[in-house]
Amino acid sequence: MRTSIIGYPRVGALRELKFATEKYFRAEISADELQNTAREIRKKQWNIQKDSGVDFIPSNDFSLYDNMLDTAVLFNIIPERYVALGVSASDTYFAMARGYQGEAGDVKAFAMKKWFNTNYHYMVPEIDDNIELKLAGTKPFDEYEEAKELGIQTKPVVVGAFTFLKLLRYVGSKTAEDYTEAVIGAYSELLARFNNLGAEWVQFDEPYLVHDLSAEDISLFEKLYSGILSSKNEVKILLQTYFGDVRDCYRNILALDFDGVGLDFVEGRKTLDLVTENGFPEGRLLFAGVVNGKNIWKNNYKKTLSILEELKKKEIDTVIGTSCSLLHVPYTLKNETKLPEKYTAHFAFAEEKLTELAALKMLSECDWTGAGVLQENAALFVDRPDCRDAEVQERVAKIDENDFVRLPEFSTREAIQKEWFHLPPFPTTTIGSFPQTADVKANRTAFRKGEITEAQYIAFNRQKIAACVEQQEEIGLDVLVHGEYERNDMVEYFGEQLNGYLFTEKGWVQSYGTRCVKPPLIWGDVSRIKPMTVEWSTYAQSLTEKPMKGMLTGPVTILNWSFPREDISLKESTCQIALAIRDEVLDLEANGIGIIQVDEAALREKLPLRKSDWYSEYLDWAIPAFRLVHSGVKAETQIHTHMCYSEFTDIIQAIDDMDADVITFEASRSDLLILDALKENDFKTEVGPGVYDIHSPRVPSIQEIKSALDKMLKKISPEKLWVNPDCGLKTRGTAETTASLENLVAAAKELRNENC
Ligand SMILES: CN1c2c(nc(N)[nH]c2=O)NC[C@@H]1CNc1ccc(C(=O)N[C@@H](CCC(=O)N[C@@H](CCC(=O)N[C@@H](CCC(=O)O)C(=O)O)C(=O)O)C(=O)O)cc1
Ligand SMILES: N[C@@H](CCS)C(=O)O
Ligand SMILES: [Zn+2]
Repeated sequence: MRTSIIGYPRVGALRELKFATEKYFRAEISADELQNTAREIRKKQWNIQKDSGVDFIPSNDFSLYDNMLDTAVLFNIIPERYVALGVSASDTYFAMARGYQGEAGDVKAFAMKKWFNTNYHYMVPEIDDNIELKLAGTKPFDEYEEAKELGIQTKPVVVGAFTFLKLLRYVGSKTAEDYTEAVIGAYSELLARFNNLGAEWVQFDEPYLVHDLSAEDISLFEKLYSGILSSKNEVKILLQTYFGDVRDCYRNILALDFDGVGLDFVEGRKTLDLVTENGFPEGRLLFAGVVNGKNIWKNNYKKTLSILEELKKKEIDTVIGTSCSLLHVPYTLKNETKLPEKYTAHFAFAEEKLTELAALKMLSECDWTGAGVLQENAALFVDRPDCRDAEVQERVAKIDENDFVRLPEFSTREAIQKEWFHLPPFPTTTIGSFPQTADVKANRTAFRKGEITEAQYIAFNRQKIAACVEQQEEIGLDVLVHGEYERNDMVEYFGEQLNGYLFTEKGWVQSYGTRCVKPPLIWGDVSRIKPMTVEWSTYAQSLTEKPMKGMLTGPVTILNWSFPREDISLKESTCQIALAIRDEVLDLEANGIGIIQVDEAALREKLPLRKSDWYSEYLDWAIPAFRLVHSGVKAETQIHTHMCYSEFTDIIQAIDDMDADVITFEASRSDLLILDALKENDFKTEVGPGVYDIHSPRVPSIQEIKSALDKMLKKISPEKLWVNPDCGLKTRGTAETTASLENLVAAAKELRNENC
């Protein structure tokens, strides 16, 4: 059996690409210098894969910002507003990614969305009627040749035609159907070019196929690939799926002339059944995704080999692979100097997964049952040290139905809180974090390295908090925040303070563009050691008469942005985390914090891709977990929650059932579509749809914000509307933050003058 990788991480093991790109943004290096760094990263990781013996090594999995954006540029999807800037090709590319505000003009970025059920975000390309969809770029060919010059034959990876068309945003009158011929033409030309270059395989990524598909979807898929495959040359085509199984279209896939089909045996609950019950055609390769590309636990060889055995029995020509791109896991354990062996022995990051593929390949070729490497691996799954805590398990077992219900019910609380807080109409607030400027990060780094004392570390953060409170008062915001200066990340920060967690030094995973996160690892049962945020929040509250929001991350988000355990259910882990956060909520309340925001930024992210699983597999425990966190507070205490993405139109009732008092969410990049759903569903929770996009350095004008608010008022009753940015301000600079918030407050005042 041979081995294959779907895609590799790309920011660099030490985030070299991130640092180079940000230097380019600051005009500290040229486009050529940025490309040099990119080339070095590609070279290094192609060689790592080659040296590990991977048979199918991907190319064009690399990106300076995002693969969907690359695919848009490849196919000439560059809206006129970006072309009109008249800037260089790379600045046009980054204008689409981040927006542009400067001498050449002022344009917003493409929307950004979660890549299926991951914490990676892709750019949503916009196509309008004037755009001619055609093969226009050369990136996949250039990178293929670059690898070839290094002596490495790669398998170029391109977002597949179906997934690409499904994820585009159509802003003109045309729909996906109208582009089928053009897409077939463009992909056929792409294949012809690869054929001429000597490529043996091309991988088309089609994760969209793991959704529930309609008859129209399937017919679009068939139409696209009948067309593309009809122009096939010698280059072989791999249809690669991931993030689930393809139960709605397995037979349709097999009926088409693909040379290889990639299926996910980790997240695809029905994959094995689909293959064993329906068979797999002779003469084609099955790329079996058996090594988890999303989590960091070592592969259980015995389990995997038994799947491979079943495929062998059916005489299926199998390639052993990862379940999805390794983009979602850190680079390597080699850079972890602090984690003891007793823990690391259980983990495999991207590079270690290459070793796993090699071991599985070796084992699958021999009588594996007696192999030493197998015994060693099996021992890891017998028991793990330090992971069980009887007290935590007992507390979880004692939770009863009443613990999920907050009383009095919403409308009574709403009236009590209006009386209690006396906030003006359309209250203004922010989402929590203020700019994580270089001095803030340097303070944290110095403390971590032992260069300053704890007292110095705290004193610095207190100064920042005081300045932040003063700034918010000057700007005239109504509900203040302390700025989150003490947090490296909204999840890692809590992970570091909870029993049951481990963390890495360099376990970076790309979240979007140049932004990375370092997901903590849930090793064992989780509990709170001591209050985690109370001192920061009470200090901030002591500086102002205005309400200071306590700021916590919710249990579902903590779970979703950590690497979860696989030995207990996600539900059980979440319950443990919920109890820890509940304790923190009650401590904040007891210490005079009257408004507490519990961020559930990632709640939508792990909603199962198939509708039939939404409640049974997820919402039935995720929503109660949030309720468990806040059900113990008094009527006067106002509970806020925040979600980064507004794609919850379809689960709007579940969101309302979280029973928060106020929810703030991203809306500005998605044309406020969510507003209709709020109105139609008679959403009870007070809402603050974000009035400007914080992912871009643009400063929104008062008029722009006011017009967003006017639109909101058409759908949301005035007594329920809050005014706030999209998300936290940690990635922004100080000057643009002040200017944007001043405009936000000015727009809210105009709204009050006109409506009250
Ligand atoms: C809200 N979002 C979040 C998501 N997931 C999370 N886990 N957290 C989130 O907040 N998903 C959806 C969105 C994604 N949005 C973002 C936004 C911004 C970032 C981001 O800015 N990430 C930072 C890294 C943040 C961090 O952990 N910083 C640490 C470490 C700082 C550092 O780089 N230290 C250096 C040493 C420096 C020195 O001076 O010596 C090092 O460790 O090498 C900290 O501040 O302490 C980023 O830079 O990408 C992410 C997601
Ligand atoms: N409170 C967090 C939420 C981000 S989703 C912040 O402001 O950064
Ligand atoms: Zn957010």
